[in-house]
Amino acid sequence: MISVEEALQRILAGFQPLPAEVLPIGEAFGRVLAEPLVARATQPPAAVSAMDGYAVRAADVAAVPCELEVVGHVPAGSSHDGRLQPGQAVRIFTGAPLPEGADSIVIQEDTEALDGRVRVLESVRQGNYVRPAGLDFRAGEVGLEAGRRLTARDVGLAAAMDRPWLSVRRRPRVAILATGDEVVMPGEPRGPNQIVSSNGLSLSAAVRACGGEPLLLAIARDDAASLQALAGEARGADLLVTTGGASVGEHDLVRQALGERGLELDFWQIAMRPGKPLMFGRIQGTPLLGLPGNPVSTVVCATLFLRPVLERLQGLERPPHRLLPARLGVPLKQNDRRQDYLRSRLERQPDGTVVASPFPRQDSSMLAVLSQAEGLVVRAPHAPPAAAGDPIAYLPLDGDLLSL
Ligand SMILES: Nc1nc2c(c(=O)[nH]1)N[C@H]1C(S)=C(S)[C@@H](COP(=O)(O)OP(=O)(O)OC[C@H]3O[C@@H](n4cnc5c(N)ncnc54)[C@H](O)[C@@H]3O)O[C@H]1N2
Ligand code: MOO
Repeated sequence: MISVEEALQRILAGFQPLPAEVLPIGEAFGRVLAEPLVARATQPPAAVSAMDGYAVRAADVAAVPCELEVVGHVPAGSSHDGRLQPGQAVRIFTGAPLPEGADSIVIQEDTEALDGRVRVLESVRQGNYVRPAGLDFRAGEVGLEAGRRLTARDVGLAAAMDRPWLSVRRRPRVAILATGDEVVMPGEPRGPNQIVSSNGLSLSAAVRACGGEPLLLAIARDDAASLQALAGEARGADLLVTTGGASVGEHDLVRQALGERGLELDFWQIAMRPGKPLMFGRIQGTPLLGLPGNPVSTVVCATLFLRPVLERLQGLERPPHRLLPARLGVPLKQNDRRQDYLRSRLERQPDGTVVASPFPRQDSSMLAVLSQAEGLVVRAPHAPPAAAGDPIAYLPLDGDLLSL
């Protein structure tokens, strides 16, 4: 059995960022930029007012109250012709360009409108409520770097930069193949010894959450012909993910059946719990990630291995496993030779410390516990017994795109 770290390295070595495609900005949310995005506009394009009020020369309102002649009216989208002279003001609104000669804004709450004149009640510092040209960004500047997944905020910035088309990475296409005579799709009639298949659907959701496009194939029966036929439908995908049939039982067919169709195995089995029978290889040119059938094992392996693959395919460069520090909420026994990923509750103390408490039962069939878990406490192989309060590292499960 190889370590989690080695498995991840060997898996990631098989992937490069996908080619870019050009999308209208309205469709680019959640995509990863393939090129740095340069602004084609300066924002604001000229000095503008940040408030509704009067454009003035600060020197004219140094002593208040005072009266100024109102010589113009400028809503956003228009401008004032001519230069402001001493003793003059221009009625102005938020976003309108500052008239030539003016240097400050008096907000309307600090004035009284008179007929053709305005009484100013408060003096202002030069530049008061003026947004200088280029305050936000200037044409030619890089506003967003390549390799960034576009948030809603980024989409707004790209739009303001006047970039209607964006070059982004193609979405990774991931074929998903669940296996087993005992599983049927939700809603289908169930025989007496059958259960509902959850893995295909949790994996599809995980692929989507990571920015990929899932192709959920039909469930393969536990026979070689069924597996081989359905695996053939993954042609053209960037990755085939199987779930189930990965272990040592004679009904655990994936290696054997796909071996007959040219599966070249890179590795099988890692020192990890849950997820021991994980496999990685390539079948007829398509990378294959074989996940164990236990529902929790499948999801934990998706977090640890599928997600970094999808990130690499999209050109996202970030550390694959972001571990955070915490204190244990309960004691733990000595670990065996597999690295543990314990489904845990997290609690933040008033001093900011996070206390992570692994659930008492960690069976890899328990989806309800997985769903309640907020983090996975990571325990190294052969970790010694640990007491409540001991420092520990955990992998957060929420607060990110892939909220498992
Ligand atoms: N003698 C041994 N037995 C097992 C070992 C071992 O090392 N020696 N490993 C165990 C571990 S660890 C795991 S994990 C499982 C993985 O086995 P498989 O990948 O072969 O998965 P299956 O046997 O097909 O199924 C396991 C379990 O999961 C349920 N399952 C399968 N597919 C789905 C699905 N789509 N949705 C929901 N549930 C699913 C299935 O009914 C089984 O209960 O092997 C251990 N055994
Ligand atoms: O590795 Mo298995 O995933 O412990 O249940």
